[in-house]
Amino acid sequence: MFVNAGGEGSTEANCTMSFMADSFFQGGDAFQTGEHIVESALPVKREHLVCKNCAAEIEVTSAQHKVMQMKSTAKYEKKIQELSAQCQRKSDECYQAWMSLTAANEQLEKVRMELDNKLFQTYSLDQTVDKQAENLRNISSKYECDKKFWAVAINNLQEKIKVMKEEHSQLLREAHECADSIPDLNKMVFAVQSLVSQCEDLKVKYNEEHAKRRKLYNLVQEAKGANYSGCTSRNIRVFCRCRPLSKTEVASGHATVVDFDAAKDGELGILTGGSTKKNFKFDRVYTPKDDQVDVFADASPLVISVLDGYNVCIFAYGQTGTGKTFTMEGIEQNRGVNYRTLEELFRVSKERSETFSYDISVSVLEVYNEQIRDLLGASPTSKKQWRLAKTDVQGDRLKEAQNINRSLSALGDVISALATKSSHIPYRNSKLTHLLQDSLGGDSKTLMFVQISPSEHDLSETLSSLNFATRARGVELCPAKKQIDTSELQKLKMMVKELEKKLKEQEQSESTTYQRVFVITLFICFIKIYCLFVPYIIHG
Ligand SMILES: Nc1ncnc2c1ncn2[C@@H]1O[C@H](COP(=O)(O)OP(=O)(O)OP(=O)(O)O)[C@@H](O)[C@H]1O
Repeated sequence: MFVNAGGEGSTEANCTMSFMADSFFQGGDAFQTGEHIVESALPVKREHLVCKNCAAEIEVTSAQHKVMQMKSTAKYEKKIQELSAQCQRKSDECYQAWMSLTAANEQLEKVRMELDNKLFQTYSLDQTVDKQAENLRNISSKYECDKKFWAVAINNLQEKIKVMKEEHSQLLREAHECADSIPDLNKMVFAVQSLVSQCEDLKVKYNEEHAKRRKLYNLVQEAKGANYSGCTSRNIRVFCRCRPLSKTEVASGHATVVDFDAAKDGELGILTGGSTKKNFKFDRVYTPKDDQVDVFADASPLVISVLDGYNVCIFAYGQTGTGKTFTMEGIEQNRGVNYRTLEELFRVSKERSETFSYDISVSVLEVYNEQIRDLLGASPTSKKQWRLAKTDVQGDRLKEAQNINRSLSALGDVISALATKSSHIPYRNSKLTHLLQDSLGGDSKTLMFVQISPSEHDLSETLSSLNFATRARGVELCPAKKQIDTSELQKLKMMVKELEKKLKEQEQSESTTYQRVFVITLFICFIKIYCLFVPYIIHG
């Protein structure tokens, strides 16, 4: 259906056309005119518009159409401008809102941080408050305790004051009574004075008696030492000590060849095969059950001899592994002769300190490869060098063995010469015998420990050691002599003279004490001799 837009004589009353520019659109767009909604029928060549409601075709002129288009364009441009302005405003508002939001956020963050700080402070304060509350509780409980304690103390003091007051009044009463009995008191004073003088007399007598006893005791001790070896014609004492079978030897089933039946009498039997037994006699024979205390009990009189001024030498001799070190040094829990000797020396010298003054010095020497080494005097560096030197020669065992043999051979020669009372004793043939000259020679006391193994596997070495020891035991020397320092003796004589002079000068003096000073320089030398059996020592 065609409608003449805006024209007269429209065919449909309800599709009246009025040109309302607002309602028209160019090609393709829908627009409304009165009751008609028209669509352009583009491509429109004949300028027709279509109503959308009734689909009526409305014909417009191109001028009208242009005007309509321009109006429409202007209207939309205006609207676009308005919308753009509106959009700009909204953007500005948005920006403003965003800015204030950011500021608000910053503010919020600050507030949060402050809040955190406050919370932390509150927490710290809570803790401090808790601690202080705890302290306060402690203080108050301590205070309560103290309060109770002091209350009790005050009560006690009050009780004491009460008792003391009673005692005071009692004493006052007694004082009055005493004042009444002064004559009796005087008598008592005289009696007491006479008792005191009696007591003084007794004290003097007691001191004299005590001094006598001490002197006698010293004489007994001295006699003990002298009996031990000094007054006999034989100076080398020999103690034989046998070690126990080691665990390895027991495990390997080694039999023991030593018979200790007569050990108490100083006798020892060695089973040399079958029923044959060779007997040896020594000054002491120790079984493997005898301990360090037993051994030292027998050796200790020698220590007293040292303090009495004798030269003394104790040495251990035996096959390797037979207990020389064990006897002389011992182990930490069970000390040997060396340590016990020093202990005894200091004990006895302390015991005699009122009578004698001793000056004790100790030397420990080692003889190795014909060189003498002072083990106490050596500096750590030189000790180290010495050890290194010893390990250096480890490859040269032959030299070591030769030197040991030389020492033993020389010792054997010296003992032989002493035994045959030869006019020349070859002490200077080795460092060992040279060193022991004073100890083996004439006026000294010598103790030799011969150490043996009980094992059948060591039989030949055991026999060699025992033969050597028997030979040493047979050596006769002249009686031991005291070594008194003559310069000290002179000093003592001078002191006695001076004292005598003073005594004469002080005629009224009733008693004088003087101290005897007896200085002995003690030389102890413990030497360990390794036994590398040299036939001509034993049999030569
Ligand atoms: N009487 C004893 N009782 C218990 N154990 C002993 C006894 N004698 C020696 N022994 C033990 O036998 C081992 C060897 O002893 P020791 O080292 O004293 O021998 P040694 O003769 O000094 O040896 P070496 O000549 O090789 O130095 C050690 O383990 C020691 O503890």
